[in-house]
Amino acid sequence: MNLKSARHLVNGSWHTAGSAKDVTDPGNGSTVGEVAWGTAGDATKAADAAAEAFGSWSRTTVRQRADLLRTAAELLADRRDELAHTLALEAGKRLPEAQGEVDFSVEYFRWFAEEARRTTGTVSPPELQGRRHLSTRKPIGVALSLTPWNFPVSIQARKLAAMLAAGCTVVGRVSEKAPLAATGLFEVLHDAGFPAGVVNLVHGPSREITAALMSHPAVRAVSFTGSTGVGRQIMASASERVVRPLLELGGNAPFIVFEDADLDAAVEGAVLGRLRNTGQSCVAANRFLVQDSIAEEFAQKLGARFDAMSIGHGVPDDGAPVPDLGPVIDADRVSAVQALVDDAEERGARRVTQRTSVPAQGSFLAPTLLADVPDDAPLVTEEVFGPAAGVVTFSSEEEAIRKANATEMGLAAYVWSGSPRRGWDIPEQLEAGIVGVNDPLPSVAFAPMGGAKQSGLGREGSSLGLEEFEEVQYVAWRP
Ligand SMILES: NC(=O)C1=CN([C@@H]2O[C@H](COP(=O)(O)OP(=O)(O)OC[C@H]3O[C@@H](n4cnc5c(N)ncnc54)[C@H](O)[C@@H]3O)[C@@H](O)[C@H]2O)C=CC1
Ligand SMILES: O=C(O)[C@H](O)CS(=O)(=O)O
Repeated sequence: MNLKSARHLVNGSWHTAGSAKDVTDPGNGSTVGEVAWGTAGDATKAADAAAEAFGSWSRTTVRQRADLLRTAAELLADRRDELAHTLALEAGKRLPEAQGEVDFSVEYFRWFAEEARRTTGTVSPPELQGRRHLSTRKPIGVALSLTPWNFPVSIQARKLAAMLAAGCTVVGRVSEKAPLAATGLFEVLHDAGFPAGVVNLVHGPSREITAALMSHPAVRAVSFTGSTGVGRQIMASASERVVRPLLELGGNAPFIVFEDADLDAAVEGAVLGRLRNTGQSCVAANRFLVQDSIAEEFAQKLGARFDAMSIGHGVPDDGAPVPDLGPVIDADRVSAVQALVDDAEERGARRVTQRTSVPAQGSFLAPTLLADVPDDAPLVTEEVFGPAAGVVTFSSEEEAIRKANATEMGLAAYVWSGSPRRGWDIPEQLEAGIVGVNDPLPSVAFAPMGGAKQSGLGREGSSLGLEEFEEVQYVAWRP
């Protein structure tokens, strides 16, 4: 595999472009590789290839598609360590987390290899003699797979596997901040034997490339993962030609801790929930809502865990242990998170963590926890997308629910309680698409992943993820 150069894949051939951009390692600023920097013309060629291949690919049998997806899963698993190493370098991930992301990607191909064969329809009983009423599910057409930098491989995998299982042909575009391993995923699909034109990938300026793809007459669905702001733009663009928009957008997950929770388990869950991927996850615990009777004990325990974490490059030199926390994606992310922390302190929040030292080189932040955060502080009203969080208190269940829902986002939420009743009652009242009850990492390939409110439209994974790329056709038949 060539994991140093993120090239275009168009109609079964790999291409560079007139120019290229460097891909840098957030942990030390070194160059990891380069990404072809294409144009609208490259995007149109990719969509043309997908359109050309759609006729034959959409008529393959579900067994043929399932077999190819299973081959892709096996090939991806074979290349896991090589892909994960590149992913860790370009995205600033801890190596075990990069390996976990590739493993998770394999699960999506395994899952949709099975789901491909469960595309069923209906036969309705006739109300008039001599009539038959049938419905079947067919691939919607050419689908676009547009993804961010924080989980560049698994977010592509959950889209590509479903699209291909449904019988769609695909054009992908990945964030230029971490394009190398994601391109390696497309190389796996190419090498697995997907026919020319079925899977295409184009790199270049996001607005120009996306505009060219969205305006192509063969494009019928767009699956986008990224910020809510860009998601709104994608949705507006999709309305021009009534393209089906599937949007996995921003989050602001409340991490609610009741006084009847196992406090030590909640603290460990909070470490994972906030700091996985250095906090750069849309489903991350974004704010801590803690019952007032245990709030200070929770904050002190969590703050001590944050201060004790080792920080460093996610792929350490030979023999050195992998640090507990890696860098964030770039200096802009460092500034954005630091600004939220500084603003909260100016509003009267109290710093719980003490450590501020980080490695001198690279885009690092010390994990930071603040207490007594005002309800209107952007640290808790906005998506942090980094290793910082605020603690807000509540007295009653009603207040916890009200504060949890007081955001336009509704992707994930977390409830920590020893009460089975709360474990059932509280999620029912939360405006979130995904709820973890005493579980900080709920994501699996077979569950529906997606958000409520302004966190998105549609679901990925599960059987629902396949239906998003299918059209239902009804046939009224007089045999
Ligand atoms: N709901 C979910 O599953 C996820 C949501 N996200 C959200 O994404 C954000 C972080 O990822 P980013 O890559 O910074 O998001 P982003 O929205 O800036 O970029 C996402 C993708 O869109 C491209 N893009 C940026 N501006 C564009 C435009 N005007 N037109 C077309 N394409 C454009 C980027 O190059 C990238 O490939 C966070 O807000 C996070 O919550 C990230 C991962 C998963
Ligand atoms: O973007 C993300 O944060 C990930 O998609 C979350 S998960 O599905 O890997 O948990």
